[in-house]
Amino acid sequence: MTPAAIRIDDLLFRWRPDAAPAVCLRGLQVDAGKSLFLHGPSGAGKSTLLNLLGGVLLPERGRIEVLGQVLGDLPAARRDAFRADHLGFIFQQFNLLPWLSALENVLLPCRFSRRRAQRAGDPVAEARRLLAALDLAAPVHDAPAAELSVGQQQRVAAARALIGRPEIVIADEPTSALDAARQDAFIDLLLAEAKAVASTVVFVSHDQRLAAHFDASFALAGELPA
Ligand SMILES: Nc1ncnc2c1ncn2[C@@H]1O[C@H](COP(=O)(O)OP(=O)(O)OP(=O)(O)O)[C@@H](O)[C@H]1O
Repeated sequence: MTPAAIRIDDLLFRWRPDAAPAVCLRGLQVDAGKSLFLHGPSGAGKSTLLNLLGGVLLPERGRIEVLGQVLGDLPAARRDAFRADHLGFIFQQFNLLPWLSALENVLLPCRFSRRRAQRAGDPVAEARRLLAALDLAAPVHDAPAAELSVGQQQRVAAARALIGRPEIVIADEPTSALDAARQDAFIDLLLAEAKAVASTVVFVSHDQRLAAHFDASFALAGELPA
């Protein structure tokens, strides 16, 4: 049986005790090495769920197990270390450090996680390999992130998420700034690289057209009554 990379049971999260649940779901499982497309309208709780998966937020009720670890069982500092070691994130706005080069941005996870650095082997060579695999030519590697196009920034963000072979890659609507053809090409590159290192991918978007690229999809319904 394939082990689950992510297992969620009976999850409830509210931003405030008197607010409607931002996330409420009975169960969700993502098997190791598979890709999940998570969709739902604006405000449905997609980003909130990703923060719960990363252990940035803790649920009011229920259980989130990532790679066999129940996140709520870890103290905050160990949750941060677990996230740095095992999860690669691509953020909506990419969150690159503009004064660093593309290459230096890709290397950042190796500074925060010894495990990611070790798994990268030669981190600089691996960062350059990932950038090239994501269709970024060598001159771009050394350019400051501030000087990159949106499409180039997105590929740098993807390489940064993938370096050191994290078991799980989480992408929060990273394609919305691109046209349809470029969105498709980006997703194919991301999934190919993730598959090559057997990473599980959770990809969030409101654009259901993208679902066809993924092994499975899951809909978040939107705000529920308190
Ligand atoms: N920091 C916060 N404090 C309080 N409420 C929040 C916070 N972040 C999100 N929310 C609320 O939680 C709900 C879910 O928001 P979330 O950002 O998870 O949705 P989303 O599906 O990612 O939306 P989008 O597609 O627009 O990014 C919304 O009602 C939102 O207003």
